[in-house]
Amino acid sequence: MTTTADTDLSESVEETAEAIATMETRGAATIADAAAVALAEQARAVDAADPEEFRATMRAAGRRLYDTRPTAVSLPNSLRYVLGRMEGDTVGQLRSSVTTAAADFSRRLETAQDELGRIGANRLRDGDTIMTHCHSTDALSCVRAAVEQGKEISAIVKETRPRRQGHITATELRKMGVPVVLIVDSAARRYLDETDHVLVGADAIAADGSVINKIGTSGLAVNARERGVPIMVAAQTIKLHPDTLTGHTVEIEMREEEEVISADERAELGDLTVENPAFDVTPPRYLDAIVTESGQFPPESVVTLMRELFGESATRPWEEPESTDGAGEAAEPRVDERTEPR
Ligand SMILES: O=C(COP(=O)(O)O)[C@H](O)[C@H](O)COP(=O)(O)O
Repeated sequence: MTTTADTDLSESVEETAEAIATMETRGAATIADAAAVALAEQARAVDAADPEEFRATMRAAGRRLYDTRPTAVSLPNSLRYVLGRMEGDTVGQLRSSVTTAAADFSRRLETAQDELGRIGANRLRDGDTIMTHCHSTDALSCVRAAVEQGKEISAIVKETRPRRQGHITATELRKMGVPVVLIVDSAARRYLDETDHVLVGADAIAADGSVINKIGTSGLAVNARERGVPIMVAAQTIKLHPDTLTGHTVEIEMREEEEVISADERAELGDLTVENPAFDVTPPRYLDAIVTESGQFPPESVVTLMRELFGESATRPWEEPESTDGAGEAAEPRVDERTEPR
């Protein structure tokens, strides 16, 4: 394993960061796992003269990964888990603490997904038609478990513009033997009449129970509530956003206009602005349940679980030790008002 000359960061960290930024690696759980693996490879690759240099390089690797995509909190939670367990008096001890923590994180991720799948499957009945949005491995875990329980499930899969992650979902569901009807996003309300359960994942869950997920989730949830169709969010606890306990907002990623429109189409349309927000915020009142590996929760009570897991403040071990922020400031949890659906 080599390290890049300029930054001392391993190729693995650079490649993982690039893959996350370009969405070659995407989806909150997959991003979190990739970050943990990259940190372990960085720990193995770093040729540090002393423990302080090792720690500084690992912090830099954490920062590089952290800066890739702002919304999925599983990424900082993964960095927090691995770098928060970095300990020892020698480079060897530090290295081994990081690689052990990273392996532990990946294992927990897999177990958590299986556990939440079994819990989520209990909400689905034999013969149910689900509607999905985007591609969520947590949501698919619920369908997989339901199918394994012998339930017949069929799916209406939203295409999910602009990146069409619905195609990945459709492919995965077909592998499970689930019949799929693929629809464009704007057809969702029409097909809610044929839907028994809406099932989505999450990139982040705020302390007030708001769910941040792929753009279009909030509109789907509002329509589902109006039609009386229950909506479940499948999300491991690494999707809980501890900063929202102390009043911080969740940043919504704005992506390039090229994902929405080709350069030729853009030129034809002339002088206008194209905006491409990647995520939106669904307020808790439109959601029926958040299903985690620790059980299912009404959205408003997820704050209890968040406090249990993270305390009142979250550390930022990828920053210099003296620059941790916000510790102990109790404030009303909220999400960025700019991100509320209108
Ligand atoms: O919104 C997305 C992915 O957005 P993008 O394609 O922009 O990354 C998914 O619903 C969540 O990340 C949950 O996925 P998972 O359950 O796999 O963590």
